[in-house]
Parts: sequence; structure tokens; C-alpha cells
Amino acid sequence: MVTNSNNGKKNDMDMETEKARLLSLATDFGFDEDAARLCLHQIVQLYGDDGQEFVTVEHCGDDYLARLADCTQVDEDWDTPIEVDSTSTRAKNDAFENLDQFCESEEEEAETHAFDDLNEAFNKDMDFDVEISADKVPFQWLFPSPATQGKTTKYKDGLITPFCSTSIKPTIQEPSTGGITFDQLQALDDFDLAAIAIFKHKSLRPLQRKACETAMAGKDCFILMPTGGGKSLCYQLPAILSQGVTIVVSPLLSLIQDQVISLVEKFDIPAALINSHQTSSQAASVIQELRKQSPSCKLLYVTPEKIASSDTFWTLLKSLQAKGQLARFVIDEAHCVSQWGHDFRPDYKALGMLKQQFPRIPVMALTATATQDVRKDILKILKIPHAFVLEMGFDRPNLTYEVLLKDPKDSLKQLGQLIMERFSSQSGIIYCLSKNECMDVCNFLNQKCRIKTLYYHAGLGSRARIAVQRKWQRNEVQIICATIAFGMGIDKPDVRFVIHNSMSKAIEGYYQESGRAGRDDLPSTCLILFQKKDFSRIACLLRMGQGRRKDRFKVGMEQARKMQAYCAEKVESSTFPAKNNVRCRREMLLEHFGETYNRKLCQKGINPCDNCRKLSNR
Ligand SMILES: Nc1ncnc2c1ncn2[C@@H]1O[C@H](COP(=O)(O)OP(=O)(O)OP(=O)(O)O)[C@@H](O)[C@H]1O
Ligand SMILES: [Mg+2]
Repeated sequence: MVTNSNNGKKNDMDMETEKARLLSLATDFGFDEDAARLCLHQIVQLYGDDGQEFVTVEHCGDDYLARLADCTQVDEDWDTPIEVDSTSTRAKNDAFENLDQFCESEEEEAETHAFDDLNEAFNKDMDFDVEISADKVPFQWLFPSPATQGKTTKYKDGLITPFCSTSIKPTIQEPSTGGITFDQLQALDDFDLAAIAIFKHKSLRPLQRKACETAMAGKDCFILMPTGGGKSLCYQLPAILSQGVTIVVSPLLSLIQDQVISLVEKFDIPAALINSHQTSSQAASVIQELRKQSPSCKLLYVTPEKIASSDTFWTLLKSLQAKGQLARFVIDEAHCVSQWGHDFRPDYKALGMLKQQFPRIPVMALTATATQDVRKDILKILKIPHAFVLEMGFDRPNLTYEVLLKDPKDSLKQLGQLIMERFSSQSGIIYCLSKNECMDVCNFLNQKCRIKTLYYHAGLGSRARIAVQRKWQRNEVQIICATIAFGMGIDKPDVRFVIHNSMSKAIEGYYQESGRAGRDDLPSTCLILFQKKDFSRIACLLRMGQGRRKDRFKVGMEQARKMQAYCAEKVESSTFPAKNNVRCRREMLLEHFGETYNRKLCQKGINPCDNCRKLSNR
């Protein structure tokens, strides 16, 4: 029978053990030890004598870390989720200075403002006829039979007057695949014909055809494809072949601009956008076009905010439906719907109203990063429980995954050397956690390593963002240092490396960001420079964002812990106990998405992860 005093002693000992555990949790995650002690003392006071049994890692670990994050003065300038998407913020002067060093000429400088003209051009109806000769099929135009030759081009279900930017005059080029004959073209079905004739893709990728067929059959569908898998074609192609307008909901203005500019500029497909950053005359002319009996616009891109908050837009949708011109709804980056996902957008939750208000209009949801829970959440919130789920494996076999320990003494020098030795003159992205980290890394690489680098973060205005992205896309600079504002949908085929100068907040985010690499299917490297201290920075970042709410912070910390575990899984290192049975990185990433993976494929593959490579060299 334990007497009282022993009991008392026992409790004190338990308390000391628990306090030690909490303290090591904090220092393990990189928080400053003095701050951790002070904060722990406050927690113990707060819980009081009768709450001592709750002072444990299990009960109050997250609360403790949240407090620590709140009282840790970090001189970091985080991107806020609103900023990540808003382009209304004025570009910071220094952003243009940073950019100016790469604008060789005046007109180059002017070009960074060209997109305003392009915006104007979206709203000008450019009517023009195309003379078509029978033998050589000009690839821009899809026409079902010679009968329509010589007239305004006819797509399958309706006349279109393609929108066109003022900067390009429509030209009829020679066929880009060495002159396929008209008969060969005629033998193709609509999907292959459209893929070749409009998008200049020689064939459809595995799941694309199935997705197009499901869409054309008017079914709800949920497409899960890896990053770079070709999800855009799954809705752009059916949009062209369908009667009416396809409404595409996309989370980022930059992503919308990218897609609409590419559809109009590269493929002469009539696409438009409506968002709160346009001038009212721009928006009005798009709406005026959509009010026609059969609008020429085939794809209309909007942000979820527009769906959630604009009655005018709902009236427009209803009028499109009434005249049979509402083809389908597309939710791109659908993982933003789920609060269990890594990129939750509250306005996405309103998208369930689409199916509710338009039960007969098909919905297509697409994502590259959805765990099993997130998938269920997406189908539930979008009210498409019986959607056809079409999914491909998430693996990106051409990517090599690697983690290096960050040099605590001089991580910038380590990064510079890494790039000069392993990625010299190769196009790449360096992800950073905060704006100032972006700018510090960018300045260091430019000044100390003479590596042409620009930075991109949510504090830049839309013109600066477009200009920076364009210079990088044209390989006028080698590297972009970016926060996650430079994320979804960035599509440059020859990105040879994606380095995370600080670890991502979550595995889904990491999969998406690292997925910017190797979109041309050539071998590319995804590398994280890891240090424990970065975890405490992530805790602070989470607290600043949606993490103010306890449940959001808990979800965020859970995701961050998994990301940290991924980084800490190392074959040998001074700070981590050397392990023999270390896991394959590819296996860890795919398992997170509910996919089983045989690590032998990685070990024996041409791009083994660092753990598999070291194990097989042992
Ligand atoms: N059938 C095809 N043949 C050849 N290239 C294709 C095909 N379909 C798409 N692509 C190309 O693959 C690249 C990636 O396409 P897309 O941006 O649609 O991928 P995604 O799945 O949306 O990627 P993310 O998840 O990063 O948004 C683009 O450059 C696109 O032109
Ligand atoms: Mg995409």
C-alpha cells in the first residue's frame, strides 16, 4: 500500500518526467531552450495543482508548441493564404529592381506590362475567317468535314469566334507533325483529332481518354493523376467538343491567368476569366459575351470566391443553363475543398451548391494530392457521391528524392555549392518558408555565386509575378526562389531540380511542389535541406495562418510531424541514429496517398531515392 508521502513523491517524479518530455519535444522541434522552459513554467501554472495530470505530451503537447510559437519572436515575413492568392497587392519596388537587372532592353521592361493588354484583348471579340485548303490541314483548326471549308471555323457543336490577344495575328502554319494527310486525320476519333489538331499532342495519356469519355457522357467524375499527369486536358478537350461553356474553378489567379493565356495564345481556344481583380469593363464584356444565345467562349475560369459570393454570377449560370449552354463544372486542385488537405480554402466548401442548384450539370473534380480521407471529403462536399473515380498511380519514376542535413554553420554556402556542383546551368526552383528567406537566398545566389536568380512570393503584385515567372519560363534566369505562392499548376517542362531550403509543412504540399520538376519525364532531383529548427518555424507559420484555431493547428502539426518524419528517415548521419532498415522515400510519399509501393522498384530503378541508393551500395 503506498503511503501518502510516497504517493506525493511519486507524483512529483512523474511531473518531472513529463516536464522533461515536454521540454525535449520543444527542443527537438528546434525551439529555443530558454523560451521552452519559460513557456513550460507558464503551462504548469496555468493547469494548476489539480490539473497536473494533464501536463503531459499527449494532453498538452500541441497547446505547448502553439504557445511557444506565439511567444517565439521570429523575424520572418510569412506569406498569408490571402496574399498567396490575391494579386491586388502593389508590387514592392524592390521586386522590380530585382527584376530590372534581367530586363536587357526598354521594350523588355515594357513587356512585363504586356499582360494588361492581353487582359484587354480577352474581351475584344476578334472575328476572322480562315481560308482552308483541303490537302494541307492547318493544325489550329478542327473541322469535321470539307463542307465547312472556307468559312469561319466550325467546332463540333457550334461556331466559335476565337478570342485572340492583340499581340499575335492568327496565322495558318504548316502542320507541325510533318504534314499528316487529311484522310489520316479523318480516321482519328474526336478525342485524338482534337489532341493532335488543337493541342499538338501525338496521343492521349492513359487516363485522359477515359476522363474525356466520362465527361462527354455527362457523368460526374473525380480524376486523380500525379503532378504533371495531364489533368488540364481532361477538361479542356471535352470543353471544346461540348455544346456550351465549361466553368472551371481554380484556386489561384496566377494559375487561371497561366491557363487562359496558354489556351488563347498557344491554342486559339476561346477562353475567358472573371474575377474580382478585373476592371468592371473587362468583366462586363465577358458577361456580355456569355449572355449571347450561343456564346463563343468554351472555357470560363473563375475563383471559388466568385462562386461563393456573387449573385450576379449565379444569375449568369442560370441563364446559361436555361439556353442549354452550361456544359459542365470543373473543380481543379479539388483537394482545396477538404479541411484535412494541405491547402484548404474555405470558399471551396461553397462549391457543393453547384450540384445542389444544377443537379443535371456534370461535375469533374481533379487533383494530384488527395489522401483517402481527403478523397471522401471531396466527394461529400461537392455532392457527387457516385462520381466515377478515375485514378492513376502517384509515383513519378523520373524523380529522385533526397534529403541532406542543412549545414548549421553556413547553409547558404552549402546551397550555392550544391547548385554549382550538381545543377549548374539547369533550370530549377528553390522553395523557402518565408518572403525574407526567399530574398536572402536569391541575393546570395546572385551576388556570391553569380547564379541568375529571381524571387517570387505573395507580396509581389500580379504584374511582377507574371514577369518573374515569364523570365524563368524563358530560361532568362536559371532559378526561382519562391514561397508556396509559386505552386500549383506551374508548368515548365525542363525543371531539373526542386530544392526545399526548408522542409514543407505537409507531405501533400511537398509532393505538389516537388512535382514541378521533370514534367518532360526526364530524370530530375527533388531535394530537401533539413534541420530540426525548421519545424519550430513551421509551428510559427501555422499559428499565423489558419492555425489560430485549435483544430486547424492540430491538423497542421500532425501534417508537419509526418513531413519531419519523412526528412528524418536517413541512412546514416551524425544527429540521427544510423538505421539499417530505413524506408524508401518514394514508398513513404506514396503510402501517404494510400498507395502500396514495392521499394525494389525504387532500388532497382534508374532514379533510386537516397536511402535506397545508399542501402544498395552497402
Ligand atoms: N497527351 C499528352 N501528350 C503530351 N503531353 C501532354 C499530354 N497531356 C498533357 N501534356 C503536357 O503535360 C504537361 C502537364 O500537363 P498539366 O499541367 O495538365 O498537368 P497536371 O496534371 O494538371 O499537373 P499538376 O498536378 O502539376 O497541375 C503540360 O505541359 C501538358 O502540355
Ligand atoms: Mg494542373
